[in-house]
This record gives sequence, structure tokens and C-alpha cells, in this order.
Amino acid sequence: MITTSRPPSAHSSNTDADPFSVLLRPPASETEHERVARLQREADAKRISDSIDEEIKADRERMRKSKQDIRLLLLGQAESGKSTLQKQFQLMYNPSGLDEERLSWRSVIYFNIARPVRRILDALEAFGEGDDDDDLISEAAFASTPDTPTGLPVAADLAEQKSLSPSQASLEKKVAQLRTRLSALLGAEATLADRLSGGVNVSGSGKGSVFVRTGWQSRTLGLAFGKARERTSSGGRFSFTGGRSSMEYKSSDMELQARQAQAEEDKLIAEVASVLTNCQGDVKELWELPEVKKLRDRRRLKLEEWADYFLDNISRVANPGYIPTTEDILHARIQTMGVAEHVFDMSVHGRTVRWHLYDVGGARGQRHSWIPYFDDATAIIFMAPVSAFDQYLDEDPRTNRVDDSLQLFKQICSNPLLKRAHLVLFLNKTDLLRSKLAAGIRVNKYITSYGDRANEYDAVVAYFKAHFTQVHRRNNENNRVLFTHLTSVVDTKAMQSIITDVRDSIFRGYLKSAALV
Ligand SMILES: Nc1nc2c(ncn2[C@@H]2O[C@H](COP(=O)(O)OP(=O)(O)OP(=O)(O)O)[C@@H](O)[C@H]2O)c(=O)[nH]1
Ligand SMILES: [Mg+2]
Repeated sequence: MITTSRPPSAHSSNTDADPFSVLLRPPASETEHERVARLQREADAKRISDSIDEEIKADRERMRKSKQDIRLLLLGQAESGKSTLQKQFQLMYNPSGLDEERLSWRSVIYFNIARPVRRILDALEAFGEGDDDDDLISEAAFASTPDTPTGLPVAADLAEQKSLSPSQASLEKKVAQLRTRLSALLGAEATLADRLSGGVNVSGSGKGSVFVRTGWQSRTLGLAFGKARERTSSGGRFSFTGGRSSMEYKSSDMELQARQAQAEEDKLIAEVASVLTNCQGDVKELWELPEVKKLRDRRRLKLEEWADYFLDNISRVANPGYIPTTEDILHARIQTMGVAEHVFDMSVHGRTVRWHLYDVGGARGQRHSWIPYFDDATAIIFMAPVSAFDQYLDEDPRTNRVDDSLQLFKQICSNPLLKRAHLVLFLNKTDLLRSKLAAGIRVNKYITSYGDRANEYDAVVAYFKAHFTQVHRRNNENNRVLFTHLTSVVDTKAMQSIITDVRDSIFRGYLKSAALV
């Protein structure tokens, strides 16, 4: 056994000692047992202190590295295609992530079917109530009215009771029958909306919109699908990692709850899937009613593009064991709430750089949440849906969507916090623009300044492009270049080369500014 000299006692008479060490000195009466315990405590404290130092060092290193990351903001009004573009990035740079969340898209797709089904029924009923445009009622609807096993009134009775024409009464009866047969699907709409939004209602952002926060896929399916983060408008950070993160399952209680939620979710989806399998014939019958086409042609029933896509594909989607295809996922629609961050490591010309993609909610009530992301943005892709010339904002039905896009683009171009950001403009939904023009929808009916220019794709695109370019030119203090692309972001093949092109131009700008710093 060796003996060591004791440190001077706190009660020592040495008055020259540093007052802190005096305070820390062990009492003179310390026993050997107490001394061993104290040394152990001191060693533990040092270990903890060293590990904190290590963490601080690693944090600094992360910060230094993350300053070199590329931050790309996807901006634009609601429905402009930001989340769809994000999915295309995911397909290119993290395809396994999309595979992992594939099944969770069923709830969105079923919701994308249930809601338009209800809207079609409502529109047909509203027609029956006050509209006596006989031409709208097809003979087919009248002729195919069967006797009613459900006890619903027959066409002749209805006509007599409400003094409707026989054809109107026939349609009303058919719609009533379809509503009864589709009641289980209609009932699922609210349940699905509630599950998707996690019970959150967002006011002031459009009629009956369903918003999802980042990470909804793991809430609806309990999957690990990659990292997603949010910044609050005060600049603080909330981070969320999908799947079994320590944050999600801190205790076995929470794990149990998550398992129960997952089991309920699976049950709900299985139930809706079987409802859809059973009523697919009715959905098809409703969708194919000639009156639906007529109401749409006369613009008395406006359905969004995803309704067309999924109702056209109803037999496939309603198949038992349905798994969404990539194209289905690209067409699925759910509104983004707040800002979702997606992180990809991209190798560009032999150099790997971390990219942070920020997919924002574009509705007016969501735009305030963009601001904390402005000051360190490397680049912006602004998305303007040019097919929306005949549409108005859900959140403000007096504002034309293209006009809103132009106003928003002006704010983005002139924002001083964004003046260094590389600027890319996607004039999106060009496929839908082509279809609308081919269907004879006239631009000058909605945008009077279009005048008597040709109602053709090239002329319309040139007109909109000129307006966006002019907004940029008038709000371009920094002489920054605007890179414009005509896009249909649901077109995967075309998007692969556009994304590569955009990626390279952002990367070139990034290298240039890195060299200047
Ligand atoms: N046909 C077609 N559909 C598109 C195109 N771009 C987007 N869509 C569809 O439009 C709908 C809305 O797209 P999102 O990507 O969800 O829009 P968003 O900009 O993220 O909307 P918010 O999250 O509300 O801000 C989805 O159903 C997409 O599939 C396009 O170029 N062509
Ligand atoms: Mg979105």
C-alpha cells in the first residue's frame, strides 16, 4: 500500500490559497473511505465534463459542415406541385424511402376518392333541387331506372310529388340510390381526414382542406422513412424522426400506445379497402353518368385533377391487395402544413454535398411559416401552375390563381433576405394546360388582358412566361439570373433530366459563392 499526501484542507491556515480551491478542499477530518468516494465522484464529474466538451466540439463541427450544406426552398401557392416535386427528388436520391412509405399512401388515395364521390353526389342533388335544364338529364338515366328495392320513391312518384319532369325525377332517384349504396364510403371520408390530419383543423386555409404535418406517413403506418424537421416561426427547431426514434417511444407505455394506434390504423385501412372493393361498381356508375360530364362541361361541378386520375383508375385502386404505384403516389393529394425538411446526400461531379429540401405549405394561412427559412437559403424553386388560369384560391375565391402566383413571385423576388438565393421558376402543370386548351377553355374568359391572342399552348405559355419574367426584371436589384423551366412534375422521365439540370446549376452557383467567401 502506498500513501499519498493529502491536499491542503479547507480548514488549513494557509491564507494565500485561491479561495475556490479553498472551498473545494476536502475537510481535514476526511476518512480513507470518504476520500475514495470523493475521488470516484470527481472522476465521474470529469468524465461527464469531458463528454460534454466532446459534444460541443462535435456540434461545432456539424455546424461548420452544415454551413456548407445546400438549402433548397420549394415555394409557391397551394396545389402548385411542391410536394410532388419533392417526391421526384426522393425518387432520384432516396428511392427506398418512397418504397417504405408506399403503403401509407393508401389512406390519402382512398380519401382522394371518397371526397370527390361526395362532391359529385352533392352537385347532382343540387341540380335536382332547383335546376330545370332538361337537356342536362340524359335519357339513359331515365331508361335505366330499376324498381326500387330500397323503398325509394319511383320516378313517376317523385315527378308527381315535386312537379319535376320525369327525367329529373329519374335522375334524383338514381342519385338517391347511389348515395345509399355509397354511404359506407362517404362515412369513411371524415374518418380518413381525421386520421391524416391527426385531428388538427386548420382554419382560414380553404374549404374543408385536410392538412398533414411532416412525418404523417409514420403516424399512419409506423414506418421509418427518413428525417423530417420543422422550424417554428420563432426560429426554434423541432425535429422529428420517423419510425422508432427515441423521441417517439421513450417508454414501453408509449410503445404500446404506438402499437395500438398502428393496429387501429391497419384496421381502418383494411375496412375502407373492403368498402371500396364492394362499392367500386357504384363509384364507376356514378363517375360515368352522362350528367356528371355535362355538369363538368358547364363548369357547374369543378373537380380537381387528382379526382379524375383516381376515379379513372377506380377498378385498379379498388382491387383487394392494392399497393399504390409510384404514379399513384405522384398524383395523390394532401396539403402540407408548415414546413417539411427532407435531407438527401447528393454526389455532384465527384463531390458529396448534403441537400436540405424544404417543402412548404402554400395556402395563404401557411405562408408565415416560410420566413425562418429565408436567411440561409441557397436556392429557391418557385412553382407557378399555369393550368390554373381558370381557377380561384380556395382561401380567397375572388383571387385568380395565376394572379396570386404573380403577386407571390413578386414578393419572393423582392425579399431582401432571399436576394442571394439562386432563383429557379417552374411554370408547372403544362400537361393540364394542354388538356384545358384542347377542351376549348378560353384563357381570355378568365384573364381579360390575354385579349384576342391565340388560345393555343405556345402562345399561352409565352404570355405567362413574359409576365413572370417582367416581375423578375422589375424586382431584381442584384442582377440575379432567373432559370425558367416548363414542367409537368408528375412526368417522372422528363423531371429526371430537369432535376439534374437544376441541381447542376444550383451547384455551380454554390461553388462560385463558396470560392468568393
Ligand atoms: N397533372 C398534373 N398534376 C400535378 C402536377 N403538379 C402537381 N400535380 C398534382 O396537383 C396536386 C397538388 O400537388 P402538391 O404537390 O400536393 O401541391 P403543393 O404545392 O405541395 O400544395 P400545398 O402542400 O397545399 O402547398 C397533386 O394531386 C399532384 O399530383 C402536374 O404538373 N401535372
Ligand atoms: Mg405540399
